[in-house]
Amino acid sequence: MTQIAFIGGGNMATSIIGGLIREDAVNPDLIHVSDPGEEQRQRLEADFKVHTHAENLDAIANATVVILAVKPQMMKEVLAPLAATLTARQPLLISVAAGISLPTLQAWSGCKAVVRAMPNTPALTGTGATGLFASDEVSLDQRNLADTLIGATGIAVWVKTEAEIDAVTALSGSGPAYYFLMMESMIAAGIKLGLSEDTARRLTLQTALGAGKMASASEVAPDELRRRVTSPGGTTEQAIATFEGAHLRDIVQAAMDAAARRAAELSDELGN
Ligand SMILES: NC(=O)C1=CN([C@@H]2O[C@H](COP(=O)(O)OP(=O)(O)OC[C@H]3O[C@@H](n4cnc5c(N)ncnc54)[C@H](O)[C@@H]3O)[C@@H](O)[C@H]2O)C=CC1
Ligand SMILES: O=C(O)[C@@H]1CCC=N1
Repeated sequence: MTQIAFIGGGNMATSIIGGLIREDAVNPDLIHVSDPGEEQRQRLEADFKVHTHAENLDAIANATVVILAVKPQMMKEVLAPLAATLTARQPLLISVAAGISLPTLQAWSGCKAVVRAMPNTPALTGTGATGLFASDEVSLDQRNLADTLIGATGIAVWVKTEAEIDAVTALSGSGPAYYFLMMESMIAAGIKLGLSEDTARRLTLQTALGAGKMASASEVAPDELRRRVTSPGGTTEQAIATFEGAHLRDIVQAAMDAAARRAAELSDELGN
């Protein structure tokens, strides 16, 4: 059976582990997570019944898949003491870090088979969206394994070039935060319009869920779904005109350009 190690047990690792276990994709007994944070380790053990370790080397000892889930800025120093073991054992390495390229990951780890994955935190609920790109050395079996594992946390999409991972980062990697910001804004506006905080929050969250579910389940494109809410001479029309007048589409483009630029900058800063 495939043993999986997570190096770093923070937000993203927790979301993936939660998704894998929720979907019964992996037996928690086969998951080993290392993190220096004792509280983090206790939480992961309590929530998911996985094995945890303070030492990264202990987590990777028998792993055939190693998932790197530390901050990009930590990656080099995290991999240095693991490189001898990784070079000898050659597990499938999956990095979820923004902005660290495949050649850099290969050089720092000694692993040849490396997959870059750009997931997002809704993986926790099985509704994640992940972009994947593999090094040439990744075998078909390893590719299928990565696809099955990540696919269990939501959708997994293989992109054609590594550069596309930066675009995926700007879109779905960071994307949940854009929707959360919209939710925050709608709750605040609802309160200003006279609703209680509880009512504004519940209606906002259910509306987000409903719109997301409806758009996902429907063959109809989002622009048409929007038009169906927008009665001529009605209320939505006024709100949409306000968004368009403030150039919301340009703002979204600029925001995603900035995120993608930052992913590329991280690559430069961190020695790719
Ligand atoms: N949070 C998100 O929505 C997403 C994050 N990512 C990527 O996931 C990676 C992790 O991000 P988060 O989970 O958000 O950060 P986080 O800060 O929540 O988690 C990082 C974890 O690494 C642990 N850590 C620190 N030093 C360590 C070491 N020497 N060895 C092992 N573990 C160590 C920390 O204690 C922490 O629990 C980043 O590279 C980020 O680019 C990718 C997609 C989405
Ligand atoms: O903000 C970040 O850098 C990470 C990558 C995508 C989402 N969170």
